[in-house]
Amino acid sequence: MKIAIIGTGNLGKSIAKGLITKNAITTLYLTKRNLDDIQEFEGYKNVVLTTDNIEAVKQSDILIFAVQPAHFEKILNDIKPYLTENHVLISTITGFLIPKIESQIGSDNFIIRAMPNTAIAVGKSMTCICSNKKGEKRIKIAEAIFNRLGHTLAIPESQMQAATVVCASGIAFWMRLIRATTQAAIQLGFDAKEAQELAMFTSEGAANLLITNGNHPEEEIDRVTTPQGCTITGLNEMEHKGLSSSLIQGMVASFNKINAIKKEQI
Ligand SMILES: NC(=O)C1=CN([C@@H]2O[C@H](COP(=O)(O)OP(=O)(O)OC[C@H]3O[C@@H](n4cnc5c(N)ncnc54)[C@H](OP(=O)(O)O)[C@@H]3O)[C@@H](O)[C@H]2O)C=CC1
Ligand SMILES: O=C(O)[C@@H]1CCC=N1
Repeated sequence: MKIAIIGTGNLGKSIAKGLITKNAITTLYLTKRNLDDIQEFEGYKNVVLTTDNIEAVKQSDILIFAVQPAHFEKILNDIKPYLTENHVLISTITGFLIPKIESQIGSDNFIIRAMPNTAIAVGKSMTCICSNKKGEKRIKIAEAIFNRLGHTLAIPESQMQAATVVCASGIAFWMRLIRATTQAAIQLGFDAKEAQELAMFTSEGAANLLITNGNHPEEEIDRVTTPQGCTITGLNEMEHKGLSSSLIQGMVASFNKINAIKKEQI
């Protein structure tokens, strides 16, 4: 696949790492105005670093856009004359709706919105995708790319904001949970490195139990909570202090913020 990433920042670099590691490219164009901080990709076979978005568009079939929302409109206008009927446009840009993209370049292109997360760098992204009418014919291509780099779910565009909070911001939320359990493990006597090892692999095990068995979390919790034991004592104390409630409220606040940003962009 001839892929271009337009805007190789935090997310773009993560996508590039995933694509290169999983050998999912024929050619990969990485664009950015200042190339200094993507020098790590220099020297990879078939990877080209450039400041020239138009050259990247001309040389690629799949265009993945990963710029900040404020930069997207100008880039679309710049590349518009060079778009062909074969290009598949994949936007990862938060709050930039398909109708707005179509208002810039028309509805004759295959337009897909994807919401991956930075775990795409290690092939473990939960990525939600949706498309315009025309893009329905190419959504399988997007699914194939993102399935190679993790797990994919097709959703209506109306759920994209929520997906951003749950999956993209979700990486940061889970990092905080892992950090907090690491801090607790240190207080309980492990050194910092061991504490993080215990926290990381325990959280990986918990997620994998659900992924493999397809159970509800409470079913797995029931298997751990010995009556009058230490687990239920800890869990109940966490709930008295508002663990579930604070997570839910945090994610709703994040969702409210994303909707406010979307309103500014329309
Ligand atoms: N970070 C994340 O985890 C996620 C981010 N997103 C979305 O992805 C998008 C990118 O986010 P993120 O990677 O964090 O942002 P960054 O600011 O890290 O990356 C954006 C990159 O775009 C480059 N850029 C700006 N203007 C141009 C241009 N004209 N041509 C080419 N490149 C350009 C910038 O580099 P330079 O200034 O050198 O050009 C910068 O490195 C956002 O819309 C965000 O909402 C979605 C899901 C997850
Ligand atoms: O924090 C943000 O607004 C962006 C969208 C999801 C991840 N980063």
